[in-house]
Amino acid sequence: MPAQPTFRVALYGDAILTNPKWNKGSAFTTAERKAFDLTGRLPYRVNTLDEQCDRAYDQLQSRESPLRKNSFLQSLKDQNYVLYYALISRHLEELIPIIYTPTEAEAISNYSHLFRRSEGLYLTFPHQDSMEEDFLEQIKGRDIDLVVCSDAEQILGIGDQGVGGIGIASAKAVIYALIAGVNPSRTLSITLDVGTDNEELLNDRLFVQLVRQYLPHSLLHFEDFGVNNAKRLLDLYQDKHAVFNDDVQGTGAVTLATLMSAVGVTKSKLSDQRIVVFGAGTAGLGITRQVRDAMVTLDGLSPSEANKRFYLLDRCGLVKASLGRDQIRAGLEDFVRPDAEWADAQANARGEVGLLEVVRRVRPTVLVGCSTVAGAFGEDVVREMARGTARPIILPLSNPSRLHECTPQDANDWTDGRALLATGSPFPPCKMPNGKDYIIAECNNALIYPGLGFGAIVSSSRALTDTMIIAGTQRLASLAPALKDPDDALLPDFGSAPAVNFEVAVAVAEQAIKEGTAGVDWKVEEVREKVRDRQWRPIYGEYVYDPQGER
Ligand SMILES: NC(=O)C1=CN([C@@H]2O[C@H](COP(=O)(O)OP(=O)(O)OC[C@H]3O[C@@H](n4cnc5c(N)ncnc54)[C@H](O)[C@@H]3O)[C@@H](O)[C@H]2O)C=CC1
Ligand SMILES: CC(=O)C(=O)O
Ligand SMILES: [Mg+2]
Repeated sequence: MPAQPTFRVALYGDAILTNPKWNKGSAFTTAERKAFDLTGRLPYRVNTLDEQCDRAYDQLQSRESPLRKNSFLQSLKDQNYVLYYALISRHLEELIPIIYTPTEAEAISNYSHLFRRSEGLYLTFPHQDSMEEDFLEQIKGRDIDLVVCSDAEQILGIGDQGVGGIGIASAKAVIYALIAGVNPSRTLSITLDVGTDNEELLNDRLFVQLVRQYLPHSLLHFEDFGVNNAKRLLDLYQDKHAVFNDDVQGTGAVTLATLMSAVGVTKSKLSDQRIVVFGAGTAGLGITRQVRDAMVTLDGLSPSEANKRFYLLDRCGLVKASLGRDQIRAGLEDFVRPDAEWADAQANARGEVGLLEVVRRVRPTVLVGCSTVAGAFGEDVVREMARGTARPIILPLSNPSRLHECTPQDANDWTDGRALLATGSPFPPCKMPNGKDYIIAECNNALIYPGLGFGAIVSSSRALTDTMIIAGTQRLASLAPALKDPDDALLPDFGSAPAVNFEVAVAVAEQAIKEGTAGVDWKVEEVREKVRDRQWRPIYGEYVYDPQGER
């Protein structure tokens, strides 16, 4: 049982009851009620946090649709942080799909209808002159460890959602607190709506300068930026600040861990795989590069040999040399297939080499979907793949659930139960031909980014390097249930995400210390305890009234 912290708090009366960071509702103790002018403002009986969680859970269950549950939880967050996080922590597997994918996508698309109360920081183009002032106002008097920022250009698979982008920044921040123990009051969520083209470039840079100047030790997490901005910002700042692009690096890491687990089951090597990636955008490129780099660093392939293991498809079909320059976006160059290889390929009606033809000729062992094209892995594609390999590894990763390239049950049926599967959003287990259940791993970056980020934060690392990410990824892969039982899931479930991400954070911090990016001088054997000590937990502290205290 972690010790109860003591806080000196300057707010009292309605001001403390309406402040979600400090409010305890009916759990204020009798002594606190006297000290904070609350005796007449609350029902007499003092509740424990457990009692409050039980009551809130009952109230939640009376909301039938996932979206209504999402709204209820959002209101709870607006009222009482500790209760909100404590409740979700007690029902992680059930409630993560409510506050994150798939339900959060629906909440974001309905942002203006559901809007009740603002949260985080809105940096908007019409107010670009006051950007610095608005930023400083939000961080005044606060220690910030983590900035989660979205420009909302490509939210999950649902496209540009404008101001609703605050929803994904906040949801990602919540997951950091729930799964890794990042203190939510030391986190800032931002939505950037900064105009178009050149203005966008200029304002993005201005924004990053503000973070670097005023929060030099924070981790800056980019979420759901469009493909060009995602890469540009990462390339620009990777050596200058601890920046992290979740869709590129987080997705790359969790997919690499999934593949490490899957090749453990098939008793092959990563570098033996032929990998088809359908949807060569932010996530597709992030995955491809991460897995390619692992083939080089872990399996000893040369980079050019490793590049040849990949076949990328986008809107224009297979990415091959004869496509126009405008169709081969920056970053794909390493993976362009030579035309000669496809000279006698069957083009589809649009004159492109399509997925079925690629699968027929390449006989891939791995098929990854990050295209947002629901149903793109049809029966013909999956059966064709299953003809060419004994254990097809199929990862339909597009979110939310309705955009998946195929359902796990279909993939399972069409491969007679031979497929190794993981999906981007949660899915129920498949029924195998032998009647047993096959648990579908959720290959979502939320299974790893909290630990990666927290590892960088606790070690005060000035960067989140590729080697730190690899260390975290290997730790996650080592915890895969399929390593013990090949019929089990390829990744741990979200119920064990906090324990898993603790391990990831430890691995990342250890690596930061080893490679000299850390700002702490801990011995390696101290890291676990230090990480544990820094974890925030949703428990009530004891409050002492102090007019000079915190607000
Ligand atoms: N499971 C996970 O952890 C993650 C899943 N995703 C999901 O992956 C999907 C893509 O996300 P991003 O990469 O951020 O978006 P993006 O827009 O950068 O990439 C999507 C790509 O798919 C391509 N595409 C669209 N229609 C296509 C078609 N008919 N055939 C082939 N390619 C086509 C687009 O041209 C684009 O390059 C989303 O649904 C997102 O939710 C993204 C990040 C993490
Ligand atoms: C999971 C995630 O980051 C996405 O779907 O964009
Ligand atoms: Mg994302």
